[in-house]
Amino acid sequence: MDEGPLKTKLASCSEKEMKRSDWSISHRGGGTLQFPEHTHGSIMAGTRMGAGIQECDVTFTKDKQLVCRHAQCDLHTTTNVVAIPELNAKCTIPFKPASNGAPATAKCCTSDFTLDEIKTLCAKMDASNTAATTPAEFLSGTPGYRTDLYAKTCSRLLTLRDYIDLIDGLGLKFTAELKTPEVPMPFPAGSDYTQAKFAQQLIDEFEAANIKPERVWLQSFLYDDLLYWIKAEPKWAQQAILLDESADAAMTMPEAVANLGKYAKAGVKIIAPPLPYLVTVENGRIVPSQYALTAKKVGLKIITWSLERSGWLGDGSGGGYYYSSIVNVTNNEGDVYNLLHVLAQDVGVADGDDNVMSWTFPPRCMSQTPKNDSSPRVDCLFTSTDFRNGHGTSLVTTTTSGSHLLGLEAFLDKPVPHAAQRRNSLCPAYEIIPVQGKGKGAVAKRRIRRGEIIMVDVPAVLIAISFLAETKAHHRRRILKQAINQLPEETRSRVYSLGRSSSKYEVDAILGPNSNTVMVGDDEVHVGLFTEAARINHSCRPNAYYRFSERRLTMEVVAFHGIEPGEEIVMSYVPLETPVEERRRYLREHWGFDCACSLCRASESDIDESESWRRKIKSLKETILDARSQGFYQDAITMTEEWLMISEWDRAPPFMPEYHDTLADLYFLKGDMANATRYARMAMDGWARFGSVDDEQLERAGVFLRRLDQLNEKGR
Ligand SMILES: C[S@@+](CC[C@H](N)C(=O)[O-])C[C@H]1O[C@@H](n2cnc3c(N)ncnc32)[C@H](O)[C@@H]1O
Repeated sequence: MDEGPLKTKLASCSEKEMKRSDWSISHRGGGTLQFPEHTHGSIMAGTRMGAGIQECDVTFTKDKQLVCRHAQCDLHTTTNVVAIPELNAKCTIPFKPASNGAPATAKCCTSDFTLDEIKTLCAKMDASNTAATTPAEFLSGTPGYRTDLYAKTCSRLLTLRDYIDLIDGLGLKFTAELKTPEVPMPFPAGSDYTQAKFAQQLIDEFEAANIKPERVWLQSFLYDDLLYWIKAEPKWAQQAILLDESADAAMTMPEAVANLGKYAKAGVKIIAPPLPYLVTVENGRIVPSQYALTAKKVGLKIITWSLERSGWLGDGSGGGYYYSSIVNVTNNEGDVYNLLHVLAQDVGVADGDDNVMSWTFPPRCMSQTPKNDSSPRVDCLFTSTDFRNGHGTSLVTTTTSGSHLLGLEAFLDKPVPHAAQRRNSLCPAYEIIPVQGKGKGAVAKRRIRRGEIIMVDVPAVLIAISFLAETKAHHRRRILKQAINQLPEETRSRVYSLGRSSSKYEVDAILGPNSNTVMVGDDEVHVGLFTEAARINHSCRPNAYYRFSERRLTMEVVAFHGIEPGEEIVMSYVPLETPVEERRRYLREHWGFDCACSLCRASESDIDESESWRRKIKSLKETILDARSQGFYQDAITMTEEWLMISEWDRAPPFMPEYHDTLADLYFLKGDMANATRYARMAMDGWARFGSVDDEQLERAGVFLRRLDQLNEKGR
């Protein structure tokens, strides 16, 4: 690259971690310069290179299924189709060898085959050898600046739905080009599969996969497609892109520029011409072209394509088509950055709208083959440093859970501080200080009332238990270390300052004694590291408990009963009814300490008393469930009331809304609508009063109450 300020600036970043950006849009389905396009491998390569938006070029098969291909009729250069005789025979033009100076030819279209047939093909680098005399020879011809290294094994082609699921799982955004059909529409002639149907089908597939329009940029070269979307699907047209190569003959450029105003008036928001339309050279410098200036003037956003498709820039070719308007100043590989700089700074090429949060770094992914299940899964490390106003979080989980989590309110909202956080910032409820014999702990600074939310925390790291169980130890530790190190400075140092176990591996020593189990998505067990909540020590007579809200990804610590200033805030690491021996063993094995709390140290007779209480509660809960399942509702009600009495006796009452919920359910089953409604109302009030962020319970209680009200109404 030529010496200058841009080179100096770029060199200063050369050792920095690759960050993901919506400004980087991968063309033809991923990192396709060196990978067969529109394959799993090319999408993963694009992901590693930091593409925030990835493309699927959409075309259709003979049975009208949507698949990703850069052109409807490129199967002969992008797959091995001509080498499979029975499929070659179905091509629009089957392979014909070179002879007598005439080049080898073939033309194979997706519309020549059913989806099942297309699924048997292997993708290859886009090329052909026109001197070929055999189909096998025809498959070669990859240019020297590309490679066949990643085409040695068979990569299958992607359907649009495969692509959507993969990109969604990676937490990325989508751009889908409706490829101009190379067969007459409707297809087949006389059918109802019109161009408008094809344009609609594309949107329907995104909708069927529950993808929001804000994450998708539709594209087409056909102005009519844009007009169709604007009219029929205005939400999806908001960021639809009109691809414009109408000025490929120099004389048509004035007309192309003149048309920009018309497009904007019709409701097109984004225009995407090829690179040479946007720049020109003035006094030896690259500057925005008339086309770029006009597009901006009429209010169009600009996107462009094929920055890295031209092969070598310093080989005397001047970069070919994509550099044709700046050929005079294109003579070395670094000129790609000069062009990029002008596009970013002067032309003002747009990026994706950031109204949806995305991962800060390219997800780092690995395939796992579970021991007991034959279908492999992909686990990734996802980090968002923006999460919760810069607290940040790293998730190590499946692509499915990653995408599920990214869609949660926790990630979508501009976070409003929780009421408890606001209250605590005015008048802190606790402080983290050394506590005799336990390292550090949380101690009340003021009076805390029963049911008060004392602490609200979010995970620094959240890890799927399946990842922990099935990944080799050294690999697991490396990924987890990276998960911690990608967090923002402050959160990272809070993680490293947590109390540790005696494990010789730093990551194990931190995670072991400080993480909590939480459920995410489809009951996927995860382990979360909540750096503040991890300061709460264990007691067999707790005054607080944890409550996790998946929707907001928050861990709340709630007061079981009133707590006085100076009192330590403690919770039970084991279910309250666990018998003493089991409890001691569990705390030793899992948490690495000898339980010295009063109940573990108490005299034999005290232990006996407490033991019988715990046993009684345990068996009571089991019997309540049994009685319920066998239809003995009145017995279950009596036992539930007894459960309240005994637990209060031992100063550990059940959480009241939960207790009222249970009674409401039992009375309803018994057919006592008056009591069912009374308890359902109490449960509902309870969930609301405790300022529960666990809206799901509040919501469930509300739905139940409404159902009761409706039944009561009908009964009148
Ligand atoms: C979740 S951390 C609690 C915070 C920890 N004390 C600290 O300094 O960060 C759990 C660890 O705290 C210690 N711990 C918690 N409760 C304890 C107790 N009742 N008695 C002794 N150690 C306890 C144990 O070392 C345990 O592995």
